[in-house]
Amino acid sequence: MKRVLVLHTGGTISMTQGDSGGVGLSDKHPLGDKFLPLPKNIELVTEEIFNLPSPHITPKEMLILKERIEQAESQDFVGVVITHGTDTLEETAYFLELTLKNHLAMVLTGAMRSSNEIGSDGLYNFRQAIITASHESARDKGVLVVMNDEIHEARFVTKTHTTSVDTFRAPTFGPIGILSKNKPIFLKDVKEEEAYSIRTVEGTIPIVKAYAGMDGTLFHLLSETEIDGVIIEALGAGNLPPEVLPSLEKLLEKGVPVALVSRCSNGIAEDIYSYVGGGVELKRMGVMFVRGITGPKARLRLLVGLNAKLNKESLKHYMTEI
Ligand SMILES: NC(=O)C[C@H](N)C(=O)O
Repeated sequence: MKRVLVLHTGGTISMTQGDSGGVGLSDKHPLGDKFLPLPKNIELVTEEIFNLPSPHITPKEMLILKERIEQAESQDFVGVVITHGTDTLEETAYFLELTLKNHLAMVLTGAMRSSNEIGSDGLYNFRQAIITASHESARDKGVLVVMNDEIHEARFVTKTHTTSVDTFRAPTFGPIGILSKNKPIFLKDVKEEEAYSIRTVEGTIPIVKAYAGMDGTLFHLLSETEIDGVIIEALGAGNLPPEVLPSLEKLLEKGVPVALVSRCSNGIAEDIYSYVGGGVELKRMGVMFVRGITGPKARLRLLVGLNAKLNKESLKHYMTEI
């Protein structure tokens, strides 16, 4: 028997549409009553660890999930399926990727249409996630996201559409696999993450998005506030308007770790441009260039690095060598 642990956390996959059209959480999990066609050798053990819309999920819930999955390794499970709201699914997936060291197959899934909407994708995604988590080829691949018959690694997957069922993509690198009707087919290897098994998630790390005509106001406000780090979603390959520089400098002088990603949804941030505010100058000032992940994921990475108590050099290495 292959035992798979199912952890329901809420989100649209746990929701139903009411008579007035609004979609909301239900007390009883709507997938519980549905017929789920699965191979006979799979046994599910189900826990409703939370029942939250995913905008209510914080790193504290992510930490609780991580601790539950750590226990699962000694409980004779081959894999874990986590159902989750799609708004922050990629963040929970990445947090688990950064903090778990184990050999289980770990799969997150969700739905874009609630359980009683026409063409609901919840039951189907749930089944495909279970098929993946029970398959030996999914072990040692880190945390995976299975939606719409695609398999993505936690690092690069992101929600790209507000409502479409084809929303989870990895714009620069693509999916690492697909699902046939009955099994996962992996097409690429996954780079192993350095996992830090942190026990706390303390720290205030805001994300600041750059825009044409931006001035130093936001960085000035941040330099007057108690914060533990900042993530900048910079322009293009990794540049900022020149007016930002004096207040950014002040923040860096205070010793606040500042990391930068691109606000573009495709490509990686690099120090290419040598004009004022260009990447070359930002890197020289001490801004850490984070490659290929989104701002919210860079934020979680910095949070994990800080809670792992990495020193300045190790933190820089951790943030820039992805
Ligand atoms: N499709 C979804 O799950 C979206 C929902 N707002 C959530 O993240 O909880």
